[in-house]
Amino acid sequence: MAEALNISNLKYSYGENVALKGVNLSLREGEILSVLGPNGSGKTTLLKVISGILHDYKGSIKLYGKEISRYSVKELAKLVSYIPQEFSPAFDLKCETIVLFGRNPYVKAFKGFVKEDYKIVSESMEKADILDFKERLFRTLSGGERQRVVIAKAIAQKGKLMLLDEFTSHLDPGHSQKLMELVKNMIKQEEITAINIAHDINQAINISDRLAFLKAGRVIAHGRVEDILSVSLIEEVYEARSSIIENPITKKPLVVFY
Ligand SMILES: Nc1ncnc2c1ncn2[C@@H]1O[C@H](COP(=O)(O)OP(=O)(O)OP(=O)(O)O)[C@@H](O)[C@H]1O
Repeated sequence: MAEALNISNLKYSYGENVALKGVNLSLREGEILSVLGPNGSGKTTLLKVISGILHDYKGSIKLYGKEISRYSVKELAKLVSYIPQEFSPAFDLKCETIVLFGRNPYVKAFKGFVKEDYKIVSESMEKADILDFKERLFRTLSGGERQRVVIAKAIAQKGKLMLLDEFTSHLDPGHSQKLMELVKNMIKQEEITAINIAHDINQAINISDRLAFLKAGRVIAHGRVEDILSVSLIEEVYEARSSIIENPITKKPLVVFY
């Protein structure tokens, strides 16, 4: 698989506050990378810089071989979809309208949405299992249902890189796991590359090809789950004691904090 993303010596500051201090990361097409790290380590900043929400970074972010600052806003919007913890539109909108937002980068001047856009919206809502919500007002849905609408919007956008920012953090364990499974299957089926910000290390282990640990704006470990995970790394990242055992069901590593 070709390289989707290559980040080299990435630095980003909010005024005096240096949030990213020289981040290096790479990701192949079709892979899921989970980024973990303590509060304030720079995870959300990293996603916002990659998605083009934050500009004026230093260093290099190559997406499919081209520096992201050289993509137009529209080109980047077609390639990258960003899924936040919580999406709260300013107006009272129907779910279908929100999913239709995913088609914005494809609208041609003076033409508006065309039949094809509505067809893609229906297909995307079907994939996210929310066709029944088409006419419902977004604000009337539960947290988990809302996140499904946001996922459908990302599917409709047909981006190649999906950025997930703790997108299940407001959900109970059952809904969180179901949504994670849905997204993981969708990523693999549609050959999307994904970066997932996570606090739940065991959930990250279950869905990811690779992990990256950020601390104070630097990547302190990055690689395949089985190659990098260790008790000493967990202690360095979280300053917490843990034991790593084999998950009896999945046979993957299971981190137990104590
Ligand atoms: N808009 C902002 N203005 C100034 N400083 C900011 C801003 N947003 C974030 N920061 C700072 O940048 C650093 C990294 O924040 P960021 O939100 O990227 O961390 P995070 O790892 O995503 O944290 P969390 O796990 O708590 O969500 C923190 O020190 C934070 O205070």
